Amino acid sequence: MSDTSIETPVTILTGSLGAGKTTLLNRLLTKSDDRSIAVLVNDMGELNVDANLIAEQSALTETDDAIAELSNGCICCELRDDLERAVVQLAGEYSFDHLIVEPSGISEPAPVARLFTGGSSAAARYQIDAIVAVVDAYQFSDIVDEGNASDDEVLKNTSNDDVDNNQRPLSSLLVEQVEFADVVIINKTDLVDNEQQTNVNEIIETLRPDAKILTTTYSEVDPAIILGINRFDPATAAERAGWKQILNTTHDEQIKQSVQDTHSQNHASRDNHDHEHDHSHTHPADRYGISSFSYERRRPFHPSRIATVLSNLPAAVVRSKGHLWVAGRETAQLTFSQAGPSAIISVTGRWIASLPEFEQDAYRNNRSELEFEWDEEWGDRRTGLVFIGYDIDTEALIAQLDDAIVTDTEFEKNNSLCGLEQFPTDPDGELTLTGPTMQ
Ligand SMILES: Nc1nc2c(ncn2[C@@H]2O[C@H](COP(=O)(O)OP(=O)(O)OP(=O)(O)O)[C@@H](O)[C@H]2O)c(=O)[nH]1
Repeated sequence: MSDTSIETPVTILTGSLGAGKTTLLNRLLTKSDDRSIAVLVNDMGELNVDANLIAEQSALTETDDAIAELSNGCICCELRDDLERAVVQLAGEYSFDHLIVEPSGISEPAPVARLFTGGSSAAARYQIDAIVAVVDAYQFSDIVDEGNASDDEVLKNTSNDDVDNNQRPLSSLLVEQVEFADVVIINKTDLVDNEQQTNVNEIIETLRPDAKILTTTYSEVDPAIILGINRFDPATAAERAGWKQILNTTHDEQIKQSVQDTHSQNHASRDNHDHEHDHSHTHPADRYGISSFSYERRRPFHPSRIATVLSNLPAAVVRSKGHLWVAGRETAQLTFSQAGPSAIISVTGRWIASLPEFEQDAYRNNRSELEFEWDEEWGDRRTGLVFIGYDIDTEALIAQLDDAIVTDTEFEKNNSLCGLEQFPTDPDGELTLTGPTMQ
């Protein structure tokens, strides 16, 4: 029986189907002589191939490692309770130094990580050591390859963030796995040439700036480099993606600027307001050929014009994400997320300004930066998007986005509740991305 007063480190191993996770697991099991490892694998298929392979390997090497399986479901959604039960049971029945959880290739890492960080019984016994993402270099380079529209693309519009994983575009899942990882193992490098390899490395460094990045064939890593490294920080987990860091930096700069404005000239005139707070912040051609910039506006987009722009982003844009303020949707905060050829718009929350007054106060008191972000008329409604890619023609893209913003005439013509409810919406009241591909 294990000592429940000590939290056992957990590694969450993510990566797409066939990236090399099982190969890595086998390596960790056979090469970690100094620590006993328990493994929990989750396979969506009927045959739990991973568990079989690992079990075989363990038998061959006569290890004492404990292996548990959860089949026919995804542990980041319908099997979450099962996952919690299984890890608690493992801790009760076996003594081991480290747990590795391998969610199915289509699981999102964040919900799995939350299980170990909340007030759950799993959180009481375990502490996340690191989130490790195994990337298939060939598959990843295919996704970020200019002009390549892969078969997996799904343009989808959801009314909440509970996206059906079975229909999730592969590219966005891969990118989000990287964005959430502490360690990224770029595997199968034997299948790419030098140029592709450099591109994949660069883009991964931009998507997730502070991750430890390793390049491998056949997932050949020293276990000591990825186990027991204590790299996961729950406090910053939601903020570490490259796009979020860029957006936050821009926000901080704007808030600083806003404070200076307030001190130097009291209040800006209403006419100048939009311009004062509109920033297109270009980050210097950061490293190599990768560029990134954020686009912030405090005027809404016209729904069909912005749908057209976002459906036809230049191929140079590898990743873009952020919030959208769209005319006709005064309540919904929309999130746009694009990775390679796939794009999705979903409703991920409400603008605070659309809540009853007393609820607004509660939010505003909790978030000091809102004092500076708050617009007298529109509250927190704003657009904040980040674009990451290779040599993006920033000026041209900003011009296209600006053309999609409602014009003064449109704005005045529809000036009733928030000025904008007259703007057309589709029958479901949702914004639809038009256009078949992201070219
Ligand atoms: N060429 C090449 N093949 C590799 C490499 N790493 C793993 N493979 C092979 O790729 C296939 C898939 O590897 P796995 O380790 O099973 O991948 P996985 O991520 O566990 O796959 P799923 O369980 O389907 O999610 C196997 O046939 C491996 O032998 C590599 O670096 N280069």
